[in-house]
Amino acid sequence: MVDRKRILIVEDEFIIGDVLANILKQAGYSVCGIADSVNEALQMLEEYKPEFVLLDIYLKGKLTGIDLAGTLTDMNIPFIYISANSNQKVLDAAKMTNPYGFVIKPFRDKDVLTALDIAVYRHDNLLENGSRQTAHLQKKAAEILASSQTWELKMLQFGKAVQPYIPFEFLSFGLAQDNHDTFYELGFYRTGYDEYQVIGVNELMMITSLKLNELVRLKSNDIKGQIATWYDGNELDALLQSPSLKKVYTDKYHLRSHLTLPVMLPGGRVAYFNFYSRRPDAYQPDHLLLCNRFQPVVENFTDKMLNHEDSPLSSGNENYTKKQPAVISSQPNPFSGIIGNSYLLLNVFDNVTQVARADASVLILGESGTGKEKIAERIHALSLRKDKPFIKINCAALPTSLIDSELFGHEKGAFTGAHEKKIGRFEQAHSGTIFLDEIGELPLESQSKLLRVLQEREIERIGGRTVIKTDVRIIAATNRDLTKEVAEGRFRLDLFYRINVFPIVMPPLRDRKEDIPDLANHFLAIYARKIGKTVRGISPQVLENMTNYHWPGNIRELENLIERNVLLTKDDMITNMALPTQLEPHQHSTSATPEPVISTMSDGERAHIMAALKKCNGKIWGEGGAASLLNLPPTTLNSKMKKLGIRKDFGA
Ligand SMILES: Nc1ncnc2c1ncn2[C@@H]1O[C@H](COP(=O)(O)OP(=O)(O)OP(=O)(O)O)[C@@H](O)[C@H]1O
Repeated sequence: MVDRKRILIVEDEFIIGDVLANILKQAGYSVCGIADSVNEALQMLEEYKPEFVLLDIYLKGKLTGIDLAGTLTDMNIPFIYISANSNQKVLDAAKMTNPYGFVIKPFRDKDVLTALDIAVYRHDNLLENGSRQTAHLQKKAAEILASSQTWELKMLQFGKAVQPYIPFEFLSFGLAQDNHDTFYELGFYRTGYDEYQVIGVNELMMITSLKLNELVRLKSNDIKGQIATWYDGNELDALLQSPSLKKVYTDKYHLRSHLTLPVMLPGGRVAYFNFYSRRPDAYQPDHLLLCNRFQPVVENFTDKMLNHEDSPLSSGNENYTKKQPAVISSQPNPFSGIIGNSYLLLNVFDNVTQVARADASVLILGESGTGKEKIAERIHALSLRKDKPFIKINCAALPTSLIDSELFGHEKGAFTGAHEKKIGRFEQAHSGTIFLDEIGELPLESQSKLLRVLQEREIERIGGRTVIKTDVRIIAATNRDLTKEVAEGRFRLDLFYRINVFPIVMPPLRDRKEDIPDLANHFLAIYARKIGKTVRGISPQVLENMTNYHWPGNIRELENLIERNVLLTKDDMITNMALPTQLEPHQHSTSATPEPVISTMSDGERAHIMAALKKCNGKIWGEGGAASLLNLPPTTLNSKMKKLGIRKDFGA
């Protein structure tokens, strides 16, 4: 049963406010007030400290619910909009404020209570909410300060402790450049999951071919803000019109967004933690909120570090020189075997690290073959449940009639053919993790049952009379756009909210092309060993073609292609590789003489399957389905489609 909250209603129509209050009270919530304007709401927030707010958009007075939303976010009070407004612009503006839900007027009691139930659940389960995050960082900072590492390693450890909350590919720490005697700046450039290049002054001079006095001059051009600020791609471009040290970093490391966190120190000195990312939209208002929360911890840490015995910043004029080796990495890497160090993949690793031990439900989104299952396994392996079962079920590979019995089990004689009692996957996964792959394919009826398991944490075997308690962590994955599925009535909204507690998006391979050569060589080594051939490598031209290809089937497609080519090659080097035809492999190729494209066996197979799917309107199972047309068992067709990167809606 959910903890009943103290709720403030902000609504200018008296009758609606009253109706809402009654609905809430009858459901056991406590209503601490009904405000009809933003000003009155602000007073009531102060007075009653509500735990939740139901918020209308248009209110008495000039200010709207959208204006109030920012204050609620600052106060860490979750809110749901209740509005009749259908103006798209207004709805978009409301959406930008990150509400916990949206109920459209006129509403039924059930709508309000379900939205609230989901919102309360989400808020309570929100990972590492404010105080936990700060407490966590504080604990880390104390551990780092008490450790016997060098000064710069401590700075790096602190940056790494902040990384899950404020991501970066480059972090620089330094004192504001207010005179020309000293230059204190230390950079950390992320090169792998837990690998950083330390950039001290000497490295900086080497990398930039600039002299110290030039760096000093550039740094004095950097904006010296007094409060934490973030810049997205466009803002950063505008900020860096003229030469500065920040511009040197962004040009050198291809950084596209930036967040600066100034730290006020005793004696009026100002230090900066400058975070940079390659994503143009890496920083959001939430990060500023975090900066505010973290401020005392960061100030305390920085102050202690400045007075640290080997601090280069406390000892007068000495410019900072790095003492550590150039690359710092702490082994072992929990993501070994997952190849790639593009910033998009590193971002996924950060998310996994953050969520793994939190026990929250995780939804992994991404196209087919992007590594969703691999990531699910890693979340389990890094969780406190790691020694308990990890049970995987592919919701798409089961005929509808068998899904419930597979998930929840059945008693002997429960239905024709149920000769034996069957323990379902949920029961098997007890105290461990269940991975519901392709959850978007789950029929609506099974979705309701799944929802019940998530809410009540208990299951019933088909034909069974007893309720069985389960303690299972859910990781779900889908290549569908679930919000679209919800909009089109194929996926339950309440289930979507339950599983969408912590979404992780797997980037498609075409968005992380820099990982392609490493992946190709990784699979080459695996298949050469498996097949027993000596294949030394892949020619640069082939690698370039691969990098320019679109990879609709993502890593699975790349893996299959390498396997086939290892099998086919007669040389010890792969110098020629036919890429599938239909997707303009040389679209962006810089190659002067494009390689002739040879259609492969799987091209024919793919075309054949796609034609069958088209004929059957995408239906795979049962009468009139593509499987029977092709004379294949549906499960075989399904796995062939996966292998060839064909989606259920038969696009590729
Ligand atoms: N980063 C990676 N490094 C090495 N191998 C990978 C990586 N990502 C995925 N793979 C391999 O690619 C194949 C496809 O990955 P996986 O099955 O995890 O994808 P998926 O997104 O779950 O696909 P689907 O949606 O079709 O189920 C697997 O063989 C997996 O081991």
